[in-house]
Amino acid sequence: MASKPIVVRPIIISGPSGVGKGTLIQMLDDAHPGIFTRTGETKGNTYFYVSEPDFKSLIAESAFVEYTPSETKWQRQMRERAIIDPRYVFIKPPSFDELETRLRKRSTETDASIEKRLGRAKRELEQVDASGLYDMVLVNEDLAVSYDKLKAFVWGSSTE
Ligand SMILES: Nc1ncnc2c1ncn2[C@@H]1O[C@H](COP(=O)(O)OP(=O)(O)OP(=O)(O)O)[C@@H](O)[C@H]1O
Repeated sequence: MASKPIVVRPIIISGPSGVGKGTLIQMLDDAHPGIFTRTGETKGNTYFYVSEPDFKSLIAESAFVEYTPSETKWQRQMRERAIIDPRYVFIKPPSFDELETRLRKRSTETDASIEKRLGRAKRELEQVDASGLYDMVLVNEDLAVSYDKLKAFVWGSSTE
Protein backbone atom coordinates (compact mmCIF):
# COMPACT_ATOMS: atom_id res chain seq x y z
CA MET A 1 0.00 0.00 0.00
CA ALA A 2 1.38 3.41 -0.96
CA SER A 3 2.10 5.58 2.01
CA LYS A 4 0.46 8.97 2.24
CA PRO A 5 2.76 11.88 1.40
CA ILE A 6 3.71 13.98 4.39
CA VAL A 7 2.39 17.49 3.92
CA VAL A 8 4.73 20.05 5.37
CA ARG A 9 3.21 23.48 5.86
CA PRO A 10 5.76 26.21 6.40
CA ILE A 11 5.06 28.73 9.12
CA ILE A 12 5.65 32.39 8.35
CA ILE A 13 6.23 34.49 11.44
CA SER A 14 6.10 38.23 10.97
CA GLY A 15 5.73 41.32 13.08
CA PRO A 16 7.40 44.65 13.63
CA SER A 17 11.07 44.95 14.30
CA GLY A 18 11.88 44.43 17.97
CA VAL A 19 8.66 42.61 18.84
CA GLY A 20 10.49 39.38 19.70
CA LYS A 21 10.27 37.21 16.57
CA GLY A 22 13.94 36.24 16.69
CA THR A 23 13.74 35.48 20.41
CA LEU A 24 10.72 33.18 19.99
CA ILE A 25 12.13 31.46 16.91
CA GLN A 26 15.39 30.90 18.78
CA MET A 27 13.45 29.26 21.63
CA LEU A 28 11.70 26.93 19.18
CA ASP A 29 15.00 26.18 17.50
CA ASP A 30 16.79 25.47 20.78
CA ALA A 31 14.04 23.04 21.78
CA HIS A 32 13.97 21.33 18.36
CA PRO A 33 17.33 21.79 16.63
CA GLY A 34 17.32 21.56 12.85
CA ILE A 35 13.54 21.67 12.34
CA PHE A 36 12.97 25.39 12.03
CA THR A 37 16.32 26.62 10.82
CA ARG A 38 19.15 24.73 9.19
CA THR A 39 22.38 24.42 11.11
CA GLY A 40 24.53 27.45 10.49
CA GLU A 41 21.64 29.66 9.37
CA THR A 42 22.18 32.98 11.11
CA LYS A 43 21.30 36.57 10.55
CA GLY A 44 23.99 38.35 8.56
CA ASN A 45 24.94 35.03 7.03
CA THR A 46 21.67 33.69 5.67
CA TYR A 47 20.44 37.18 4.83
CA PHE A 48 22.27 39.54 2.53
CA TYR A 49 21.99 43.27 2.93
CA VAL A 50 22.42 45.60 -0.01
CA SER A 51 22.05 49.35 -0.37
CA GLU A 52 18.92 50.77 -1.99
CA PRO A 53 20.73 51.71 -5.26
CA ASP A 54 22.23 48.20 -5.46
CA PHE A 55 18.80 46.69 -4.75
CA LYS A 56 17.31 48.74 -7.61
CA SER A 57 20.08 47.61 -9.95
CA LEU A 58 19.42 43.99 -9.03
CA ILE A 59 15.71 44.47 -9.80
CA ALA A 60 16.65 46.01 -13.15
CA GLU A 61 18.86 43.00 -13.87
CA SER A 62 15.97 40.64 -13.04
CA ALA A 63 18.09 39.09 -10.31
CA PHE A 64 15.07 38.26 -8.14
CA VAL A 65 12.40 35.67 -8.69
CA GLU A 66 10.15 37.98 -6.71
CA TYR A 67 10.42 41.16 -4.69
CA THR A 68 7.93 43.51 -3.14
CA PRO A 69 8.07 46.70 -1.14
CA SER A 70 5.29 45.54 1.17
CA GLU A 71 5.21 42.47 3.39
CA THR A 72 1.40 42.33 3.40
CA LYS A 73 1.31 42.45 -0.39
CA TRP A 74 3.89 39.68 -0.62
CA GLN A 75 1.93 37.47 1.79
CA ARG A 76 -1.27 38.07 -0.17
CA GLN A 77 0.52 37.05 -3.36
CA MET A 78 1.70 33.85 -1.68
CA ARG A 79 -1.86 33.00 -0.63
CA GLU A 80 -3.34 33.77 -4.02
CA ARG A 81 -0.77 31.74 -5.90
CA ALA A 82 -1.17 28.85 -3.46
CA ILE A 83 2.06 27.17 -4.56
CA ILE A 84 2.75 26.40 -0.95
CA ASP A 85 0.27 26.65 1.85
CA PRO A 86 1.95 28.35 4.77
CA ARG A 87 0.41 29.18 8.11
CA TYR A 88 0.84 32.81 9.03
CA VAL A 89 1.58 34.15 12.50
CA PHE A 90 1.79 37.82 13.35
CA ILE A 91 3.53 38.85 16.56
CA LYS A 92 2.24 42.04 18.14
CA PRO A 93 3.76 44.04 20.97
CA PRO A 94 1.57 44.64 24.05
CA SER A 95 1.79 48.35 23.23
CA PHE A 96 3.60 50.67 20.91
CA ASP A 97 5.56 52.13 23.86
CA GLU A 98 6.74 48.65 24.83
CA LEU A 99 7.93 48.05 21.27
CA GLU A 100 9.96 51.24 21.43
CA THR A 101 11.41 50.20 24.82
CA ARG A 102 12.48 46.80 23.41
CA LEU A 103 14.07 48.36 20.35
CA ARG A 104 15.97 50.87 22.47
CA LYS A 105 17.04 48.27 25.03
CA ARG A 106 18.38 46.03 22.30
CA SER A 107 20.78 48.86 21.34
CA THR A 108 21.44 47.50 17.87
CA GLU A 109 20.21 50.56 15.99
CA THR A 110 20.86 54.25 15.76
CA ASP A 111 18.11 56.63 16.86
CA ALA A 112 17.30 57.37 13.22
CA SER A 113 16.96 53.68 12.45
CA ILE A 114 14.74 53.15 15.51
CA GLU A 115 12.47 55.99 14.39
CA LYS A 116 12.25 54.45 10.93
CA ARG A 117 11.41 51.02 12.36
CA LEU A 118 8.76 52.50 14.65
CA GLY A 119 7.15 54.37 11.76
CA ARG A 120 6.99 51.19 9.76
CA ALA A 121 5.70 49.25 12.77
CA LYS A 122 2.85 51.69 13.19
CA ARG A 123 1.74 51.11 9.60
CA GLU A 124 2.11 47.32 9.91
CA LEU A 125 0.13 47.20 13.16
CA GLU A 126 -2.66 49.27 11.65
CA GLN A 127 -3.04 46.77 8.82
CA VAL A 128 -2.94 43.52 10.77
CA ASP A 129 -6.49 43.17 12.03
CA ALA A 130 -8.11 44.28 8.80
CA SER A 131 -5.85 42.15 6.61
CA GLY A 132 -7.50 38.83 7.53
CA LEU A 133 -4.21 37.21 6.54
CA TYR A 134 -3.09 35.69 9.79
CA ASP A 135 -3.93 32.30 11.24
CA MET A 136 -2.75 33.51 14.62
CA VAL A 137 -2.10 36.97 16.04
CA LEU A 138 0.02 36.63 19.16
CA VAL A 139 0.57 39.47 21.61
CA ASN A 140 4.08 38.98 22.96
CA GLU A 141 3.76 40.29 26.49
CA ASP A 142 5.15 37.61 28.80
CA LEU A 143 7.77 35.70 26.84
CA ALA A 144 7.11 32.30 28.47
CA VAL A 145 3.37 32.60 27.84
CA SER A 146 3.97 33.66 24.24
CA TYR A 147 6.29 30.73 23.68
CA ASP A 148 3.69 28.30 25.03
CA LYS A 149 1.04 29.76 22.72
CA LEU A 150 3.37 29.62 19.74
CA LYS A 151 4.31 26.02 20.53
CA ALA A 152 0.62 25.09 20.76
CA PHE A 153 0.03 26.66 17.36
CA VAL A 154 3.08 25.10 15.73
CA TRP A 155 2.39 21.56 16.93
CA GLY A 156 -1.37 21.71 17.02
CA SER A 157 -4.08 23.85 15.67
CA SER A 158 -4.54 26.47 18.36
CA THR A 159 -5.23 29.91 16.95
CA GLU A 160 -5.31 31.65 20.32
N1 LIG B 1 8.09 39.12 25.81
C1 LIG B 1 9.15 39.93 25.90
N2 LIG B 1 9.27 40.78 26.94
C2 LIG B 1 10.33 41.62 27.05
N3 LIG B 1 11.34 41.70 26.16
C3 LIG B 1 11.28 40.87 25.08
C4 LIG B 1 10.19 39.95 24.89
N4 LIG B 1 10.41 39.26 23.74
C5 LIG B 1 11.57 39.74 23.25
N5 LIG B 1 12.10 40.69 24.05
C6 LIG B 1 13.34 41.48 23.86
O1 LIG B 1 13.06 42.45 22.86
C7 LIG B 1 14.21 42.67 22.05
C8 LIG B 1 13.84 42.47 20.58
O2 LIG B 1 13.59 41.08 20.36
P1 LIG B 1 14.02 40.37 18.98
O3 LIG B 1 15.41 40.75 18.61
O4 LIG B 1 13.70 38.92 19.15
O5 LIG B 1 12.98 41.07 17.99
P2 LIG B 1 12.73 40.78 16.41
O6 LIG B 1 11.25 40.85 16.24
O7 LIG B 1 13.41 39.53 16.00
O8 LIG B 1 13.41 42.04 15.74
P3 LIG B 1 14.03 42.21 14.22
O9 LIG B 1 12.89 41.99 13.27
O10 LIG B 1 14.52 43.63 14.21
O11 LIG B 1 15.13 41.20 14.12
C9 LIG B 1 15.29 41.72 22.54
O12 LIG B 1 16.17 42.42 23.38
C10 LIG B 1 14.50 40.66 23.31
O13 LIG B 1 15.27 40.10 24.34
